[in-house]
Amino acid sequence: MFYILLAAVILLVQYIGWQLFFGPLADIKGPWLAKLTRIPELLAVNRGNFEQWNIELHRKYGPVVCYAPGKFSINTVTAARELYGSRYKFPKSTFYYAFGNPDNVQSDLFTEINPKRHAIKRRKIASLFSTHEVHQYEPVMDRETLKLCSRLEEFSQTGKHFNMPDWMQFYAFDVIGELTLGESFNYLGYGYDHNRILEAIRLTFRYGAHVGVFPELHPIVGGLTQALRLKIPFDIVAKHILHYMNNKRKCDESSFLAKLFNLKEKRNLSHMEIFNTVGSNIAAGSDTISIALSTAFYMLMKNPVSMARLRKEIDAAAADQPRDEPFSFAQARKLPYLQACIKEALRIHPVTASPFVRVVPSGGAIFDGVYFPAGSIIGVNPWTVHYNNDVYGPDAASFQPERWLQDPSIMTELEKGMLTFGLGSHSCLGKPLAMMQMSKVLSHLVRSFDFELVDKEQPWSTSSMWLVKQEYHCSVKIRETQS
Ligand code: HEM
Repeated sequence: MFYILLAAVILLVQYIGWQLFFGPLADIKGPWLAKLTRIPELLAVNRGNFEQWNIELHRKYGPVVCYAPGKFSINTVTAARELYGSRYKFPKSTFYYAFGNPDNVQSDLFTEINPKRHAIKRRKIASLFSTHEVHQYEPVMDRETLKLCSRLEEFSQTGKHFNMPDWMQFYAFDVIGELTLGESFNYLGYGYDHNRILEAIRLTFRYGAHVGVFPELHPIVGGLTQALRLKIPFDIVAKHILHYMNNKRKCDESSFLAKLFNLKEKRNLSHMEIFNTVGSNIAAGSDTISIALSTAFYMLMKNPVSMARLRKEIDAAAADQPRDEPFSFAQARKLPYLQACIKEALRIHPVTASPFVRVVPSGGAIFDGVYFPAGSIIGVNPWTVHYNNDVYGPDAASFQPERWLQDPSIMTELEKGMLTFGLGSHSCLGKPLAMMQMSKVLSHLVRSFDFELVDKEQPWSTSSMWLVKQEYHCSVKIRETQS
């Protein structure tokens, strides 16, 4: 027993010495406990403020920091472009496993970490997400926008306060439900999570964010769950999707699901791939948009000068537009200040909380002058780049849509730092859809309503579990003076 204990102590001392003093990466700065264990990372995830912790680490330790043994965060644009820009050179780390099935062969695009399999999967479905394709969903967005407006009109009449992010979530889920499955979830009608899908997705992200710190545990935890036949949160969503897949004849021809079935033979899409694409649309394409919209509204309420300038632009463009007709995307994308507000909202609150982690392949790699051996896990977190004063200037932490209206050469540099939709071979497929939806609904609501924060002094509260969700209450009034 004594010898076992002694051997354990020697191994421990060796490990500590290697990690803190003698190992090839011991010089990289970071909290000493983070160099030895994943506990600080887990605590930051569990507190729900990983992104703030990550920003703080860079303020304290510089552009390259160690935030867990073998894991490094870099906050520079050059590192981001190198890490994500070179096609599949740096594959995704096993962190992503934790968001999917423990059997990674059945993974979806987001959780697929094998570069070859990912490229094949992405090629099969990418065309469905092109700007041209998603234009067809404008009528769905308009219909749901008008439903949202009628709920806001009720709030205006009753004076009831409401949590804006909740209603943005109801709206975004109804849109994604209708365009993916051909039928809205009708959260706007119910006004609460009537089928518990929102809760199921929240718990799935919560599980992924925590277990993603220890991805090696996912097969065990996931396997145990399956062996014990325990219900996993995503089961609820899966049941819902399967219901639609099994009744495919009834599904609307213009829906994603119908289009996927039409591509089944041509692109050799399996039943599982169709299921996964529908599932990831619902999980990835709703909370994300609602968070981005909630940011835009909050920032505009906090910055009345920006709100007034946006209003002026929208009112001028809407002079001949019927009051109940949202702008087409073709109209909305031509409004420079609207686009600048959207971009700035996406910059100041980049939706996802963690670095997009990738693995250094054999031969190692150099980032910002530091050599990382094979197997190191490197990530760039959009929050740390977007709040980096060297990239976005001394006002990086403030909402300034005007920064996106500068000289084109300055804008090109600013664009390079924008990581909200990721970068490279794993970047967001839903970006065209998200930009269209945000442009249309934001312009219509700003045109139609006056929003006011209930507590102007108190900042919003945020909490992250991979996605950084917000909470704030506001009141709304129908605008009398709109065009
Ligand atoms: C404001 C809205 C959105 C934001 C900020 C966002 C953000 C992201 C980010 C950061 C990634 C890459 C993650 C990584 O590399 O780790 C991603 C991937 C993805 N997103 Fe989005 N997303 C948004 C909306 C959407 C929508 C509307 C859809 C679909 C309807 C969607 C579908 C996907 C898919 C399928 C992937 C995986 C792509 C791949 O790995 O090839 N997203 N998203």
